[in-house]
Amino acid sequence: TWSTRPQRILRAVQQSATRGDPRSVVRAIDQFCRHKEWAMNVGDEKGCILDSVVSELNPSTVLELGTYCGYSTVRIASLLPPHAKLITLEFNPDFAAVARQVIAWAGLQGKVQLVEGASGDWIPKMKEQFGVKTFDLVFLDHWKDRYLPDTKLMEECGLLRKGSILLADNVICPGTPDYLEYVRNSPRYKSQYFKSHLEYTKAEDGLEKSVFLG
Ligand SMILES: O=C(NCCCCCn1ccc2cnccc21)c1cc(-c2ccc(F)cc2)cc(O)c1O
Ligand SMILES: [Mg+2]
Repeated sequence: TWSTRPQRILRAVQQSATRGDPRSVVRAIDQFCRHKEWAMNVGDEKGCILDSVVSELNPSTVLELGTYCGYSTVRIASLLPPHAKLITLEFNPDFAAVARQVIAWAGLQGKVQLVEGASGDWIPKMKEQFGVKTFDLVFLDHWKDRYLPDTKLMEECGLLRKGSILLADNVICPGTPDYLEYVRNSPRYKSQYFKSHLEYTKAEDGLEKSVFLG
């Protein structure tokens, strides 16, 4: 049977990255996706913006929607303080299986809880299942038509507090127009666009950082 792209990404990590060294895992995936096969990781250019938001915020509780192969999971988890927790949600079991191995290769499995399922099902259960009060940071990188409904769901479930940060990937490409309109016009958010490029390409894309005002 033929390997899948996530499996080829995992092999590239196992062949080129050093166990326990998150930066070498990130570098191995970027090299593979730039020179061998494009894949929908947030990538190094937008990844640096992600790193700066995480480092500045120093969050204790992080939710990532859309794990894929664990590239952004590794970037975020490697920057978290000792007792911080990252919950990452992946719908596709094959992606989740690869991501678990990538996260383990980076030595970050102790900081990461990977949950398999759909955001609409899991967001209402976060408090009872994981003892989460509110999230300091949410990284949105899943189905683009779920960014807005899931943001409203997180508000309704009391998962956001004054100062919680939403950081959304792909607001230009593939695009999330309804989400952008909401966070840029709602009095409950202060929004800022970080112009960048679609991972490993010259096409425009960017991250939208939105602070929940309560
Ligand atoms: O589609 C993208 N990501 C989402 C993948 C599926 C997520 C599924 N999923 C995970 C958790 C979860 C929880 N609940 C429900 C569903 C859930 C994506 C696409 C592009 C892209 C592709 C082609 C192109 F030509 C240009 C750009 C670039 C990106 O950076 C992307 O992120
Ligand atoms: Mg993305």
